[in-house]
Amino acid sequence: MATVNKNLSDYDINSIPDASKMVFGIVVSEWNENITSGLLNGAYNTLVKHGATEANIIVKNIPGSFELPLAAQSLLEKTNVDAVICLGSVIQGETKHFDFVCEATALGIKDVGLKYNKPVIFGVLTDNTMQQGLDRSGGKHGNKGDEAAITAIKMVAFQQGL
Ligand SMILES: Nc1c(NC[C@H](O)[C@H](O)[C@H](O)CO)[nH]c(=O)[nH]c1=O
Ligand SMILES: CC(=O)[C@@H](O)COP(=O)(O)O
Repeated sequence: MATVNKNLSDYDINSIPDASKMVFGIVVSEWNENITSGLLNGAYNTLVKHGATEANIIVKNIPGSFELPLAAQSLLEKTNVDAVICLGSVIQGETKHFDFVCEATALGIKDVGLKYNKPVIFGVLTDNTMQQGLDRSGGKHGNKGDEAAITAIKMVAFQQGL
């Protein structure tokens, strides 16, 4: 379903597991910081809303979305996080660079999650315009950061329940 038909911040608040004993990493791209800062606010505040403590949320700023998979892998190697939320904003420019950055970032995030058997969440916006990114990072279509945080909580609870 397209984002225009489903607000990214809409969810059943009563269906979300308690996150008070979960440990999260958040890696945030510095590209398009006006958008990624909104994603971070959404993700951080949603984790806290569902019980996560500030001591259990590790936030690291990363140069670009292409570096997010390595940043997530580094947190999984060096810390005790239960999940990593990857936040970025990739906006189409004049060339095919957008395609390469988006594909590498998406596949890299997927691969790290499978390699470490931990939830590594794809909270990366891949937009045609800056306005589309603004609309999806706390604007009229909600916040992809909220969605990423909810996904992280649900996946940690899923694994801990096995
Ligand atoms: N154009 C965008 C980039 N480009 C930078 C790459 O992510 C990477 O940092 C660089 O190629 C060096 O490895 N990154 C974004 O996150 N968003 C963009 O719109
Ligand atoms: C996603 C990108 O790397 C892109 O913003 C770079 O812009 P351009 O394709 O005009 O070089």
